[in-house]
Amino acid sequence: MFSAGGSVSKELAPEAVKRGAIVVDNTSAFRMDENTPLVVPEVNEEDLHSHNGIIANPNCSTIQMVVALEPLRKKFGLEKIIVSTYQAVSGAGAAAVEELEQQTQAILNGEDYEPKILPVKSAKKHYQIAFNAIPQIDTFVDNGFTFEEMKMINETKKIMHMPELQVAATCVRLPVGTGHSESVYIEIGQGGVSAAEVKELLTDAPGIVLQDDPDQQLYPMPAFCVGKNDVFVGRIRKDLDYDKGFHMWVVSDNLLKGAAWNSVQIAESLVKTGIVK
Ligand SMILES: NC(=O)C1=CN([C@@H]2O[C@H](COP(=O)(O)OP(=O)(O)OC[C@H]3O[C@@H](n4cnc5c(N)ncnc54)[C@H](OP(=O)(O)O)[C@@H]3O)[C@@H](O)[C@H]2O)C=CC1
Ligand SMILES: N[C@@H](CC(=O)OP(=O)(O)O)C(=O)O
Repeated sequence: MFSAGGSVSKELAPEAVKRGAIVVDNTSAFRMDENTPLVVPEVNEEDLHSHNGIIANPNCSTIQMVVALEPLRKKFGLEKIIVSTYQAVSGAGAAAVEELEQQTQAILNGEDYEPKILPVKSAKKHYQIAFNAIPQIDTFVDNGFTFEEMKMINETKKIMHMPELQVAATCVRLPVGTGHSESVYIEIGQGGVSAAEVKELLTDAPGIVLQDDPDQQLYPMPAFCVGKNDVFVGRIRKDLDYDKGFHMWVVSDNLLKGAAWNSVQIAESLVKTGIVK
């Protein structure tokens, strides 16, 4: 299992395969390689059978979204996704967590603290994350989207085997330690479906915990998802204008289901399916 950054994986994962290992890679190095399966076991476990030594673990924001949407895709079809993320600093590594903590203390003490890590360590400019929201995760690409946004777009299509799926993403970093949140708008392939039907479908879906009761103010929040493996879904509403449109709020521990736990699940699936004996 590799999780030390893309450049380390690019150099060393093929070498491990050459020496007989099967690699589960948590980085973005091989995700869009056409010979490398990109797997979320609740969605496309069967893709493991086509592996060539490396199995890629998807982007954290992508994983929790596809887990939440797969039951809907299966039952009603899926035509469009528009997602806005509210991502925790731990997605940017231990140094970013430290930056948030030290910066918050410094600001509360009325002291100066020079930002050095976020939004991206290698970037020309760095911004305060404490008491702020930064609409940049990873670097920008030529079309105005960031890499994080393009990962959500491209990886979702690959995992769901839907190159035609319309996906747009806006990824934002918040001063939250761990737990990514997402506001997801979808258009399903079928009209006449109620929010109650969507909730019922998600109640027993694999990997999902439904937390949706406005009367009880029950909805997912990152502070309460930390340390849990599931994807938490709530605030499910039917769009007021478009019959096939639905809104939902999806939260998960980005270090567990978004990274480590999904990698472990892939390894367990390799054994369960008999690919590794
Ligand atoms: N699926 C996903 O969405 C996610 C993927 N990731 C991937 O995981 C990588 C690591 O993320 P994260 O743990 O948050 O980052 P951190 O910066 O917090 O930690 C990086 C770790 O990698 C270790 N490391 C670096 N180079 C090597 C090497 N050559 N051999 C062995 N260990 C090495 C470091 O060890 P030391 O401290 O000793 O230098 C450190 O423990 C990311 O770069 C990303 O590619 C991360 C988060 C989510
Ligand atoms: N980019 C994610 C974490 C990450 O490392 O993603 P990826 O594995 O796609 O580079 C975040 O900052 O929250």
